[in-house]
Amino acid sequence: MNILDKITADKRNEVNLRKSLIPHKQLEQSVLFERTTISLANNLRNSKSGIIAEHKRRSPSKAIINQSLNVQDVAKGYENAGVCGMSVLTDGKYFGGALDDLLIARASCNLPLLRKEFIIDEYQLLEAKAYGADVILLIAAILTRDEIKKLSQFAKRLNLDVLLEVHNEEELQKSIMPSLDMLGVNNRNLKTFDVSLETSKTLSALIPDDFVKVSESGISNIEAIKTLQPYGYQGFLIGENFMKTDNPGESASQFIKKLEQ
Ligand SMILES: O=P(O)(O)OC[C@@H](O)[C@@H](O)c1c[nH]c2ccccc12
Repeated sequence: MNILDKITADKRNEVNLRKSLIPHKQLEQSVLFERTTISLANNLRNSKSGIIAEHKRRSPSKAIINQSLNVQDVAKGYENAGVCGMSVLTDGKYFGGALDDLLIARASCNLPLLRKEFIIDEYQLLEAKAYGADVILLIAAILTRDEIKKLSQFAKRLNLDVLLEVHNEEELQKSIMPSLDMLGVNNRNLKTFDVSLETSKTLSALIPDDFVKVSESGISNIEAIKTLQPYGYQGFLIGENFMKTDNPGESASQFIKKLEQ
């Protein structure tokens, strides 16, 4: 079994237990269900830099990245840096995140927040909304076209933006549909952890223009972004490069200043 299959199998068990703990009716009663969401896709369309900065403590490919920060400082730092949105990893077992991280980020800043999670069930979209997310991630590698359709349409009904992530042409072809807002190309193969920006370059021409194009993972310098912009990318998802430092907000701030020079 590859790591992605393992993560997904664990996630199914976790979601079933969560459902038994907090019924969906209770999630719908969250005050955050009434909140007007902010569109990350719009922010990206109107931005020069297009940075989406991630909160990520550890990952299966990198073990520990940073365990000593708190979400509040990171969220405020990213907001002050002028990023377009923040991605918050909520998976506990493999990434050391939690749904509460999303809630703390929501309480700390006004950025559009992406729930970075392995989503396989509509229940997780209710959680995303109840804990303050504006955007959800759908990973084509773990979903059928039918599942992508159901989940993305449900997300749109909750006024959440949808970022669909692909890693190859087959995943892209099966996923294109009007209920998606952003198409993300993951430069990291989630099965092998190999990273190559070539993936973003190759797939860019196949993404229809009505979707905001986002390049994800392995971006560690301005040059990478300058290289990808001519391919039509307007969003750049960066985790480790900021999170490995003592002050991710300050790192993001310097990065954006350089980029906008
Ligand atoms: O830390 P990086 O290499 O900058 O990558 C960030 C983000 O793209 C990565 O965390 C990610 C992209 N897609 C995912 C899906 C699940 C978990 C994590 C991810």
